Amino acid sequence: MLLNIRRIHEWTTDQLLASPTLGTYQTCGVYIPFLQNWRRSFCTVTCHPKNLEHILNTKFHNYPKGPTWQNTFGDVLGNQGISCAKGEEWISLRKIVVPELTKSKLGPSLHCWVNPSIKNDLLPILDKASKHNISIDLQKLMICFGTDNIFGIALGKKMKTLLNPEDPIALAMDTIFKFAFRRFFYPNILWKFMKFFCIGSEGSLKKSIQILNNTITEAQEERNNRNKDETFDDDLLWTFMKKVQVNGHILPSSAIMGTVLDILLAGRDSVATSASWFFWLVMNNPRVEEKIVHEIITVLKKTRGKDKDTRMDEINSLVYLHAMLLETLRLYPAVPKIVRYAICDDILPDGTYVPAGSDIILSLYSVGRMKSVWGEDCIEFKPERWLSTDEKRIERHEDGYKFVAFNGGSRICIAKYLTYLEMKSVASAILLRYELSHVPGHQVTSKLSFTIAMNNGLKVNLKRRDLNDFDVIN
Ligand code: HEM
Repeated sequence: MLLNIRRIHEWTTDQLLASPTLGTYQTCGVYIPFLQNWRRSFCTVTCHPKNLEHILNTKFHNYPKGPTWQNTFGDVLGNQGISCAKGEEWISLRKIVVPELTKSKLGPSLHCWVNPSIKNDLLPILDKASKHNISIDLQKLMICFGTDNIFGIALGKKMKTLLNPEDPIALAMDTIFKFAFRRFFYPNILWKFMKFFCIGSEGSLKKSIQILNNTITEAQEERNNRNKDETFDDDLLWTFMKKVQVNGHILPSSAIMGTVLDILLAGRDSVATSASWFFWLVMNNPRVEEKIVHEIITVLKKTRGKDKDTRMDEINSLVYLHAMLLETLRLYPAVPKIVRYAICDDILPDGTYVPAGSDIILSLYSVGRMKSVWGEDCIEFKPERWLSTDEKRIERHEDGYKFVAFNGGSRICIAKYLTYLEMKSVASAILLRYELSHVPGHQVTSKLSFTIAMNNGLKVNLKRRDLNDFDVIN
C-alpha cells in the first residue's frame, strides 16, 4: 500500500475489484501489543452499495465515526459542531441547519454572494488572462471562489480572496487542511507530543485554528450586540443564533459556533475540488462541452432580459449541466472516502464479518468505478447515463447507495443544493464566455488530502468563446 500511496484511491479500487465479493476486502495495520487492542488495527474496506446502505442507514447506530476520527480531528473541529456531535444534540443541530440549506432558501445566497463574486471578482481575472494569453490555475481560483462564498453565506463576511489570495484567514484555512491531514501519517504519540509543546506543524495548526475561531467569535459577539428592533441580512450564523431552541432543547453557543466552523471547513474545498474536476472533464470531452454550451445558451435565450446574472429558475432548468455535475461527482467525489467504526460485531449484506471495535473505510471513490454497479462503461464520462431518453430530465435516482458522493442516510451532507447552485453558476458563467484548454505539459493527478484535490492545480489557457450566433450573451 505504501508503494501506492500517491495513487491510493486507484489502488484501493483495484483491491476492491479483485476481491471475491467484488466490493469488500479486509486488512490489518500494525498491531502494537499493550498500546492497542488488536481489533483497532483491523480494517474493512468496502464500496458495495448494499454494505454502504447497511452501514450508513439500516445499522446507522452501530457505525458512528468512532474514536480514531474523533481523536484525530475532534480538536480541529472544536468537538462541538454538527460533524462531531452525537445523539440528541446532533439531531437538534440538523433540525436547525438543514432547513436553511434547502433549495427554496438559497435565492439570497445566489443573489448576494455567488453572482457578485463571479461577476465582480472572477470574470475580470479571467478576462485579463484571456486578453493577455496568461495561463491560470483554475483550481486555485475555485478555492478562492469557494472561500468567498462560504464566508459570505455562513458569516456575512466579504472576504474577496479572489482579489487577495494572501488573506490571513484564507491562509489559516490552507494550513488547517494541510497539517490536520498530516496527523493520519504521524504516529499519535508524535503529533500529540508536538501539539503539547506547540511545535512544528502542530504549532502552526493551533495558531490557524485560533485565527478561524477568533473570526467566528467576533462575528458572534457583533450579533449578540445587535439591536433587537433592527432588521439584519440573514447569514447562517445569525439564523442559527435566532433558532437556538429546538423542541424545547436549548443548544449551547459552542455547538452553533462549532457548526459554523464545520461549514466553513467543509464548504470550501469540496466545491472547489469538484468544480476543478468538472472543468478538466469538460476539456477532455469536446462532445459534452458542445452540448452543455448549447444548453446554457438555449436556457438563457428563453429566460433572460437585460440582467446577466444567472437566476434561480435558469439554474434549475440546466438539466444537462446537472447530469454533468452528477457524473463528475460519481467519478471524482470530493470526499473520496469516509471512516466508520463498528460498536458491535456485525455481518454485512455481502457476508463479510465485521468485528466490534474495528474501523471501516467506505470508498466513495471506488463505488463509481465498479462495473458491477455502473456497467461496462463505468470509467467513461457520460452525463447521458443520468438522463431520460429525451434528455429532458434527470431520470436515474441520485439518492440510492450507488451514488454516495454526498454520503447517505442520516448524516447525508447538509449542502447538496448549495453545491449544485455554486457549481452550476460558476460553470455556466465560465463556459459561456471561454473555451478552456490544457497548458501543454501540465499533468493532472489527484493529491492525497481530505478532498480529492489536484496535485499541481489545474493550469489552463482561456480563449474568448465566439457566441456571435447567439446575440443574448456577450
Ligand atoms: C461537492 C461538494 C460536497 C461533497 C461531495 C460533500 C460530501 C460530504 C460527505 C461525504 C459528508 C459525510 C462525511 C462523513 O459523515 O464522514 C458530508 C458531510 C457534511 N458536509 Fe458536505 N459535501 C460537499 C459540500 C459541502 C458544503 C458546500 C458544505 C457547507 C455548507 C458542507 C457541509 C457538510 C457538513 C457540515 C457535513 C456534516 C454533516 C453531519 O455530520 O451531520 N458540505 N459532506
